[in-house]
Amino acid sequence: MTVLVKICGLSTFATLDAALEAGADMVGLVFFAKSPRHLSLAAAAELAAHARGRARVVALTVDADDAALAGIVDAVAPDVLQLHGRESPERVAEVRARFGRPVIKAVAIGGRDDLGAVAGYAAVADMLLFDAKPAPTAALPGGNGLAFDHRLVAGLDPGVPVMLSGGLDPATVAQAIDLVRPAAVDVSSGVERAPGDKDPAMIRAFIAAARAA
Ligand SMILES: O=C(O)c1ccccc1NCC(=O)[C@H](O)[C@H](O)COP(=O)(O)O
Repeated sequence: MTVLVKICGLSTFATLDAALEAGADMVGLVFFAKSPRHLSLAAAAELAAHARGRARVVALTVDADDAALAGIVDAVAPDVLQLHGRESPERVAEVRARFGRPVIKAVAIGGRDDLGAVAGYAAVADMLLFDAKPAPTAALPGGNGLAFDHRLVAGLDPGVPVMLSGGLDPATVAQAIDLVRPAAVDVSSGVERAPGDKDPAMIRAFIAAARAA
């Protein structure tokens, strides 16, 4: 089984090139003003143009309204939209239909109770991203380098492909893949020297470890 790899929160050509040259399947661009990985539309458009055709370009938003999404779609032309906020299943379906792109919906997992939301999102999204549930006081709903108990989702088949994320890094990704058997893995903090500062060597190591799993 080949596991797809997404490197999220890229913001420079050097780190984007590291991801592309190492064979990343998806590259994530963050549109969330509070994030250290937030990009302007102009910067994101240049990075997306550089990646186009080499990896799928994923635009990550948090509870974005139609105007914000339209601005991103027009300027950046992402292949995929990742919804990482509290979007309801109805909103996910609406975004998918309105913008005509596949949607990855992030589902925050902190305990068994959170699995109750999975079926509703699986009915409307193209892929589910299982991420750690942040603390209620956290500034960011994702990209916190926080892991969750992967046993909660091991063997779970929601009927759409699963992307595993949350605190993964080059040292832990293989074991997580062995346990959960996801279609894809996603990383941000685990390939950074500091929030928003990606390390090309860590990106290469993460992709190699995921490929070897
Ligand atoms: O990266 C951000 O700054 C961010 C901001 C707002 C919502 C989501 C965000 N990131 C999500 C991701 O990078 C990943 O999809 C996932 O949460 C894994 O992140 P990490 O635990 O840092 O590897």
